[in-house]
Amino acid sequence: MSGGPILNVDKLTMRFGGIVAVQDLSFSAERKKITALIGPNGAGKTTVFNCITGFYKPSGGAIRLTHDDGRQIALDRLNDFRIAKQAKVARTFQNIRLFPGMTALENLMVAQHNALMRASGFTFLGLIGAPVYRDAERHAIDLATDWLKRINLLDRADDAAGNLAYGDQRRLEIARAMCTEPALLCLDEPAAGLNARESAALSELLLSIRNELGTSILLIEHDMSVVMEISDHIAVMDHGVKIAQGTPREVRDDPKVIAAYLGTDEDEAAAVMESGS
Ligand SMILES: Nc1ncnc2c1ncn2[C@@H]1O[C@H](COP(=O)(O)OP(=O)(O)OP(=O)(O)O)[C@@H](O)[C@H]1O
Repeated sequence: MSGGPILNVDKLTMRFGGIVAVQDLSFSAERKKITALIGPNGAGKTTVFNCITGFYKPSGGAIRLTHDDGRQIALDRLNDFRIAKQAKVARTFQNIRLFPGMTALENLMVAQHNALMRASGFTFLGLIGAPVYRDAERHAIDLATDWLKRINLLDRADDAAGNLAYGDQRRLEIARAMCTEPALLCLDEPAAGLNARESAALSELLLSIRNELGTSILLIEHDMSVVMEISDHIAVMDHGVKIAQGTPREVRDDPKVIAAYLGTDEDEAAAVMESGS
């Protein structure tokens, strides 16, 4: 049983031609905690996410995931498919990427495609309705139903995902990621576009994922009210490097963070940070 961080990012560097988007970035995400990666626009946050989740191959550095049983996986050496399947890292994107024409329930079933394909012996056992496949299918439906309940969308199970309210789609997307039963859930700006009530529902959902399921969460977020309310630890980036880290309170009071956020206008920056207090 490993007690250390679930994710270690060590001297991560990512270059795009002459642009250094991320330089020598090191931080870790604690197990069963919520870690936020924040910073002004263009700081390099999404690039870090894309490296962690295998969409980009880092130019340098190492990214290590350590499972509960101590097994370590070098994420920087795997592609996105293997990171999702073997390392059990799930992610959402800045733009909602549900299947809009499929129902809410179907979106959650699709997320379990890998497990169902395995149980079907890659088709044949599924076609003949073998017990092993029927059990897996039952489990998949139960899990999807459980998540619809958790996000208060059970009564919308058969509605097209694209017809749901924006905040509901955001939470459905998180539920879909959770249906893969991830060890690490990576969320790219989950509060983007949400109103205050929807943001509060999102915070509640993420806290319940941490508290009730013990899933480790890494999130990028601009909405300081969400970040300051739910994060256990925050790493702050600016221009591709880490400029600060600590608890929400430590980060909020850090002059380097305030300056980075809103240039040198400290009063205005402090007001933004205070919006999360
Ligand atoms: N595929 C790419 N090719 C070239 N440059 C890129 C690429 N992706 C990102 N960049 C550059 O890397 C830098 C960091 O971008 P990134 O999107 O990671 O920042 P961010 O902190 O996520 O910003 P935001 O909060 O606005 O989403 C920017 O200068 C961006 O233009």
